[in-house]
Amino acid sequence: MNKYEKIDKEIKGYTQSEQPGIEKEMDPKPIAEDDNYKGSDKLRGKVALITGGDSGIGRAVAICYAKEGADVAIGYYNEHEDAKDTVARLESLGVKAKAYAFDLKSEEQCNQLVADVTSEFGSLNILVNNGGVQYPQESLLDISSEQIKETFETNIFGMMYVTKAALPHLSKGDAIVNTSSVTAYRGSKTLIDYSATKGAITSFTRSLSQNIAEEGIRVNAVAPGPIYTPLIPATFPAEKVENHGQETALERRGQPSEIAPAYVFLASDDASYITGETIHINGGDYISG
Ligand SMILES: NC(=O)C1=CN([C@@H]2O[C@H](COP(=O)(O)OP(=O)(O)OC[C@H]3O[C@@H](n4cnc5c(N)ncnc54)[C@H](O)[C@@H]3O)[C@@H](O)[C@H]2O)C=CC1
Ligand SMILES: CC(=O)C(C)=O
Repeated sequence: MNKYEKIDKEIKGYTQSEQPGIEKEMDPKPIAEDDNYKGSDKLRGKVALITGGDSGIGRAVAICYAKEGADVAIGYYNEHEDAKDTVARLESLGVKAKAYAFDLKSEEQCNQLVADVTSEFGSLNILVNNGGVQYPQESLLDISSEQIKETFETNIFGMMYVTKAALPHLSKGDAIVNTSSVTAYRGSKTLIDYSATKGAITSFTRSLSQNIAEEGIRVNAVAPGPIYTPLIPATFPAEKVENHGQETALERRGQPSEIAPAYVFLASDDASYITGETIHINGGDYISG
């Protein structure tokens, strides 16, 4: 049994009371880092901004980027302890790192985030749009207009605000990576508004990639399947937390460390001829055509 199969069996049903969830309070903790992942300076000299970078998928991406030599700024909502832990790990890898609390729903705060990062780090080369929320509901009739607004404002409006603010700082060779979801492709019975925002993210990725291709800036997405992150116990009932991912072909959930290398690939020159594309990482839950 490998470490991913082992932790999958160890996860029992539990929940957290608030979203965003807290990684520090998860038991067991997600695998944020693969000790076998050795960087090779693929991102040396670059500055990356990762929204939702304090925990889950964003934390794993931040660690891989630091191992590849990038300086890393992370944006997050209010999980200050998780952000502190992530920054400490990034600094221990010898790169510059800083965390910024902000609200994706506020255009002003998204603008301020980018202004603060570029002023502190001096430049920006990689933008990872990864922050997001989900509020599962049994029926469309249970989805309030407030929820629709919250989900769309956080997941897609905020992504567009941050990207708009970042674009003037990006130039030839730079890259944007957006976090979509398998739910955009196969649908989700209980995540109707959420999966609609993830579909919008896919279309945003494709359209923006065409719009800024001439400037030499690539835009791609990663569409994760069921991954063990704070989002899961913070939003799903205990039984779903325990069984998350069992329906995939690999019959287990994924860990953040299994997702992060795709973000390295898409941000690096290894992907210099790839734009507008989505990498699907979902244990075989959905196979793209
Ligand atoms: N965990 C999973 O199974 C999957 C996750 N995803 C996506 O991955 C991305 C990262 O989520 P995870 O790592 O799973 O969970 P997470 O809870 O670690 O990350 C969510 C992040 O969003 C940030 N965030 C939430 N509301 C915000 C707001 N108003 N302003 C600023 N930041 C805000 C939080 O600070 C947090 O860092 C999300 O976009 C999620 O939709 C996609 C498919 C599957
Ligand atoms: C697949 C997906 O988006 C979740 C959160 O499970």
